[in-house]
Amino acid sequence: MLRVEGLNAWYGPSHVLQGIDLEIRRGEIVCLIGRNGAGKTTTLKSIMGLLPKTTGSIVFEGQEMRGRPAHIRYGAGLAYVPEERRIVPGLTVRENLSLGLVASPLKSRESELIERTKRIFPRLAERLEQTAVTMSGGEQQMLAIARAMISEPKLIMMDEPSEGIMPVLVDEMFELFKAMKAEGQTILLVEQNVELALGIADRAYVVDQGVIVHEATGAALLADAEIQERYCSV
Ligand SMILES: Nc1ncnc2c1ncn2[C@@H]1O[C@H](COP(=O)(O)OP(=O)(O)OP(=O)(O)O)[C@@H](O)[C@H]1O
Repeated sequence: MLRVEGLNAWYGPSHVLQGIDLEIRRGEIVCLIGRNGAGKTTTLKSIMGLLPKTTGSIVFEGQEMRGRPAHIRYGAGLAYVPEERRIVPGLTVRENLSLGLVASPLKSRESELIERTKRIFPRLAERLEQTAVTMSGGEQQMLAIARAMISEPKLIMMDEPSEGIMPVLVDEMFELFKAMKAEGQTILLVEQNVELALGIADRAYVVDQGVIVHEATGAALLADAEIQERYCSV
C-alpha cells in the first residue's frame, strides 16, 4: 500500500530525515519506535505532505505522492492524527465528526458514516451531543481518531495517541486499534508506549537519527530487550 524510499526531510537547514525506507501492506498495523527526536513525527508529517522540503519517494497505492500537496494525499486515502489533537472544543462530538467530512465526496453518506463510527467507537456513541471540551483527554483523543476515520482513509497515521491519557483509556484505545484492524483498517502508529504498541503491531521499524536502524515483527521486537534498550530507552 505504501512504499517510502530514501526519504529525506529538512527543517530549515537542519537535515532531519536522512534516507528513511519503509513499507506498509494492506491491513497491517505498523509501528515506528525510537527515542525522542529520532524523527518519527517528521516521518509521518513528510508522508502526509506537511513539510516544505523533502526528497525521495513516497508511493501510495501505486501513485507517487512526494511533491504533492497534503489535500491531494488526503484525497488519495491518507489520514494523519497529530499528537496535539485538533478537535474543536466548543463543538459537540457529532459536529466534530461532521468536520471530518467537510469538502469530502462522502458528505452525502454522513448519517451512515456516523452510524459506523458509533459502532467502532461506543464511548463516543454515548456522547454524540456532548461538547468536546467536557470530555476527558482520552475521549478527546478518540474523537480525533474517529474524525480522521470517518472519511474512510485507506491508511491512518497516528502520532502518540496514548500520550497523556489515563491508563484505563489507553488499554481501551489499544483494543480500539485491534477492532479497527479487524475491520480491515491499515494503521501506521508512532508510540512511546512500546510494549503496548509492539503487542498489537504486525511489524515495527526502529528509527534513530533520521534513519531506520532495525525492522522486525512486533513480537520479535517485543522479545528483543537489547534493541529496545539501545534505541528506545529515554
Ligand atoms: N519545527 C521544527 N523545527 C526545527 N526542528 C525540528 C522541528 N520539529 C522537529 N525538529 C527536530 O527534528 C528532529 C526530529 O524530531 P521529531 O519530532 O520527528 O522526533 P520524534 O522521533 O517524533 O520525537 P518525539 O517523540 O520527541 O516527538 C529533532 O531533532 C527535533 O528537534
